[in-house]
Amino acid sequence: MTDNYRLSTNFFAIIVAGGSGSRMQTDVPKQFLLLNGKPILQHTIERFLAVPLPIQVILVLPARDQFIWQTLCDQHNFHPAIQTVNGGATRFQSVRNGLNSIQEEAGLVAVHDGVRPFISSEIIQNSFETAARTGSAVTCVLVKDSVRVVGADGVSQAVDRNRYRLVQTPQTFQLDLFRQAFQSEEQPFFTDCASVIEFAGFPITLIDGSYENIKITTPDDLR
Ligand SMILES: Nc1ccn([C@@H]2O[C@H](COP(=O)(O)OP(=O)(O)OP(=O)(O)O)[C@@H](O)[C@H]2O)c(=O)n1
Ligand SMILES: C[C@](O)(CO)[C@H](O)COP(=O)(O)O
Repeated sequence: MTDNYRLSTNFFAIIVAGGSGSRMQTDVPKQFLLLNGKPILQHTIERFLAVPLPIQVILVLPARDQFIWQTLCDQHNFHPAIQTVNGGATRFQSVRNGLNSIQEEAGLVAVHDGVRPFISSEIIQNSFETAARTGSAVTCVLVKDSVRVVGADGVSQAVDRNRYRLVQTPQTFQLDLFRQAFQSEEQPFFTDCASVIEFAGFPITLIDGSYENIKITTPDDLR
């Protein structure tokens, strides 16, 4: 496709870091843990700021964590020109808070987990380019292990793993359809933005992610 969309649209990235990290079981929220001497969240933000597109970054953090984040930024001399908004009780609500801070009518919005610090510039650019073309771009990888489904009776059965994908972020969308989808009432099965978009009746385009693009969820992931 041509590069015209690069000149004619607004680019936003909502980086969600509003969770409590209960599965990580650390006193400090996992997004603030140090990785190679820098907070995980700083690595993630730097990846987006390094992309050669004029991306406006919106960081979503719980109100209680704003002070600790500012302190960490001072310690690491990291003062990016980004907007920070308060998180919500769930990921859906955190994304919606980030979305509500966008004033522009049109554009492309990427949503990325603050705890996926190994995202590449190539995937971020591909997600914007694909969403410009099709409306959505949801990053995913093929399943490498064998997969079984377990029934209510505890009996398991092999399934065809080629029919499944493991979903990552970024998940990138045209702003108008993203706004429409986030007017839906929150549902318990909204585990990501793609499920919100799908619930609203919009199609999902999958793009290739990477096995490096892990979500730091449990202590094993840090190692
Ligand atoms: N209310 C919430 C919950 C989650 N997130 C963000 O969504 C991403 C993916 O969520 P997850 O890994 O589950 O993070 P936590 O909710 O912090 O972890 P846990 O589920 O173990 O408590 C994280 O970057 C997290 O900060 C968020 O912004 N607001
Ligand atoms: C958005 C996500 O990272 C895509 O894989 C995932 O759904 C987040 O799930 P979590 O239970 O909030 O970690």
